[in-house]
Amino acid sequence: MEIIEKHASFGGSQEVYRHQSIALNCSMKFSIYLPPHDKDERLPVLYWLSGLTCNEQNFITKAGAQKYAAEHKVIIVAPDTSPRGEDVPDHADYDLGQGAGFYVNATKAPWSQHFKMYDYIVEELRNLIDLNFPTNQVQSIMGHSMGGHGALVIGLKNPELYKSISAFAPIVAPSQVPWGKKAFTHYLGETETLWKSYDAIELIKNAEVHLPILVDQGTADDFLEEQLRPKLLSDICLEQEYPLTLNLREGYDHSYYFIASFIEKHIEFHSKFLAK
Ligand SMILES: N[C@@H](CCC(=O)N[C@@H](CSC=O)C(=O)NCC(=O)O)C(=O)O
Repeated sequence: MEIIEKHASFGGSQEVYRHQSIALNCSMKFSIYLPPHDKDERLPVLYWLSGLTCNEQNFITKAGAQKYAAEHKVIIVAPDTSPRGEDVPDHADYDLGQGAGFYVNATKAPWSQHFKMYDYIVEELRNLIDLNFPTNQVQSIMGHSMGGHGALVIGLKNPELYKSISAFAPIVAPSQVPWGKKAFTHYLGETETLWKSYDAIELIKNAEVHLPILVDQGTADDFLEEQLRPKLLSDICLEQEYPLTLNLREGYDHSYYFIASFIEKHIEFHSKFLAK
């Protein structure tokens, strides 16, 4: 692992690292914000999963999260959204291939050689962070859009690993919307059970353990009706008595201006559960 950026920020340090990933079979970058802390102090970790076309930079340069992470003494890790490189398959469309890993383990060629973002986030990156940084091995997860889908699915599938889940404008039902159907067809083929295993709506239907979920959704989001469909999430949570707070934010769109407006609330939300 090598450090490629380090910036003082709100008394802590915003850093970016490069490492060789075994799960993804390529070189990867991730960003990590380390809040100010005492020498022997161990801190909880909040994972941020970004959306389509993003890499490890979007969140750290646009969300304005460092101030709140410093105040709440939480480490924030933001990985890239897919494997990358000349040897990694790609596609001309922005919603498939590099920059569009969808946080699944691909089973179909040519994607299956590298596109194992689920294993990368849940196992490899988490272990790498715990080994190399001052964590207390307590973590929560959040994300945006495709990354909101990733945070929901990863949290719901691993309630023993994460304390809480939150998302901005998540794709809540990838099996039912164009972005998800396209990605799942390419990465997973036509196997219905595999699709269901990466679909938050399906996972909530069968959830035995309930984690607190917070979702913020802008009402002026261009992707709202076709790709995101938050009502599917609120309906299933109501039916299953699953704890969800869904805030509809009047006039906000899909951008990082929206995320920056409410990131403080999300960090505050997770901090309560990370401290327990
Ligand atoms: N057609 C657009 C789509 C890309 C886009 O809007 N990406 C969002 C996430 S969408 C769902 O996962 C994003 O976070 N963009 C990066 C940013 O910094 O705003 C396009 O190609 O522009």
